[in-house]
Amino acid sequence: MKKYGLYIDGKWTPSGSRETFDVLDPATREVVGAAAEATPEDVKRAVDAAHRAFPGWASRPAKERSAILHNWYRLMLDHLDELAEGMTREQGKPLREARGEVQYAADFVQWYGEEAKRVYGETIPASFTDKRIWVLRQPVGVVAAITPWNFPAAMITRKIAPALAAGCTVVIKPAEQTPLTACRLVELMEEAGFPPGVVNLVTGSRPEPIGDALLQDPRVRKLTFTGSTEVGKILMKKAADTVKRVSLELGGHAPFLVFEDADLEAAAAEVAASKFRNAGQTCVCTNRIYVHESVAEAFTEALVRRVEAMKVGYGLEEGVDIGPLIDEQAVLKSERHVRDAVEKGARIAIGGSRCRLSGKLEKGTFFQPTVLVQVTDEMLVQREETFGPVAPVQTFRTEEEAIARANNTSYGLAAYLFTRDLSRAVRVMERLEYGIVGVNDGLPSVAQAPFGGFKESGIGREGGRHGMEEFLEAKYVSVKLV
Ligand SMILES: NC(=O)c1ccc[n+]([C@@H]2O[C@H](COP(=O)([O-])OP(=O)(O)OC[C@H]3O[C@@H](n4cnc5c(N)ncnc54)[C@H](O)[C@@H]3O)[C@@H](O)[C@H]2O)c1
Ligand SMILES: O=C[C@H](O)CS(=O)(=O)O
Repeated sequence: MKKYGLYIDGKWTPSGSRETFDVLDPATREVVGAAAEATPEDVKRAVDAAHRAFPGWASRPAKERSAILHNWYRLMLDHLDELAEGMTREQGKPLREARGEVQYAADFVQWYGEEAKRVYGETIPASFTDKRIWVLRQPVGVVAAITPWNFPAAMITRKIAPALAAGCTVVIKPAEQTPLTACRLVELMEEAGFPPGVVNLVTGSRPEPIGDALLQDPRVRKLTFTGSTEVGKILMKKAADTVKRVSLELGGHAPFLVFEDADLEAAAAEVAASKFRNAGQTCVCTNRIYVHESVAEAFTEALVRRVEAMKVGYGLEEGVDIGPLIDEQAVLKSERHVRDAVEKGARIAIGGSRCRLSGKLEKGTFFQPTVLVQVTDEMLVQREETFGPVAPVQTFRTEEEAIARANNTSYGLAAYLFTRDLSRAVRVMERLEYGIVGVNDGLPSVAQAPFGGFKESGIGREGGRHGMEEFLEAKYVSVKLV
């Protein structure tokens, strides 16, 4: 069982309080490791280190920053199996998904290792012959990165790879449920050659005092947060006190529209992939399924067949499709959504209850993959992010109705539509109020594309060219020839 300290100024150190907290396997509730309980004073030490290291890292040749990022990329791939197993033990996702996440996380490091060398400035024609206009692109400074538990590796690299590539220094605060993956990633960063103070890691089971210490420090010039919309709003308000730049990747409530001309088997496959990835615990999971009334029965049968074939169990076991939810609160939320729906008239086509497994898994927080039919908009599952393996199916009659109902939410992260009619695909994807739209594709997320939401799903983009912009300032230089 691994016990980690904090990583500050290039050294692993215990917290000032010497306190630690245990990390539990959600499938067995066994202790799989421990991490340090950072104090506000520890956070200040981390910001001190990042602030001290910033000038040197920012002025380091981009080619050198790129090479160190590439070292980290290679080390992540060399340790892919170990990172994936550790992730399954602390987060619960099936090993196959964990391996996929480590690769996805490494893809961001590779992409931004390349982008580090492409931070271009510009010259602009001046209005006077004795003047010149230059625009420099400079790193924003010390970055605080606060990340969620559902993708313990990718949500870290998707933030700090572009930050480091741009020349920023970082202080990472991972989720209390999954600090061990973050610690292991930082060990590999140390091995990759990141200088002391460039990367700092503070962990804790009580996030608010750590967050407050980061947000109140004027030397932290950027907050990049991934998590719930509720917490994102809190942090955005606190960041305003020192006018920090913010990137917010928040909650989602994705609609999936299945039109009458869709390939129903293919649509069912993409809905299942989108809905049940990480046991429904992703921000871009399908949360609402709207099927044209003429094909609803056939589609639902195809979806139920796929769910019937899913195996619930321990993520390290071969062939498991659905691992545990992160904790008891998550199971209670799925139970609440199913109970509310049934009380308001929905029917359970398959699943609907928590799974009680035996042996070492008897304490695990498992929930059956579930399909609900006869769903209506009044149900909680149609308005709240379930973050669990519950798939509610509704019908629609017209394209207009489908678009209006899909957009009827304060969220705007991901949306999906299935049709073989190109004109319809263009009409609908242009009118969906979402930052990410999958057309016949339930799994759009890749490192080279901009990921982010409209409305209360967030601010800013992560991934691709856009992801670098979040960590760069444009400096306008006016030169008068004298
Ligand atoms: N848009 C995206 O890219 C994306 C990706 C993953 C998860 N999410 C969203 O995140 C949520 C699930 O993740 P979660 O449960 O970890 O979210 P959460 O908001 O509870 O926690 C996210 C992070 O914020 C920290 N935190 C919580 N309260 C804080 C406070 N008061 N001050 C400082 N830090 C605080 C947590 O410790 C954690 O590190 C879902 O809503 C999901 O949609 C969004
Ligand atoms: O849950 C949030 C992640 O951003 C999902 S994805 O792996 O990027 O699609």
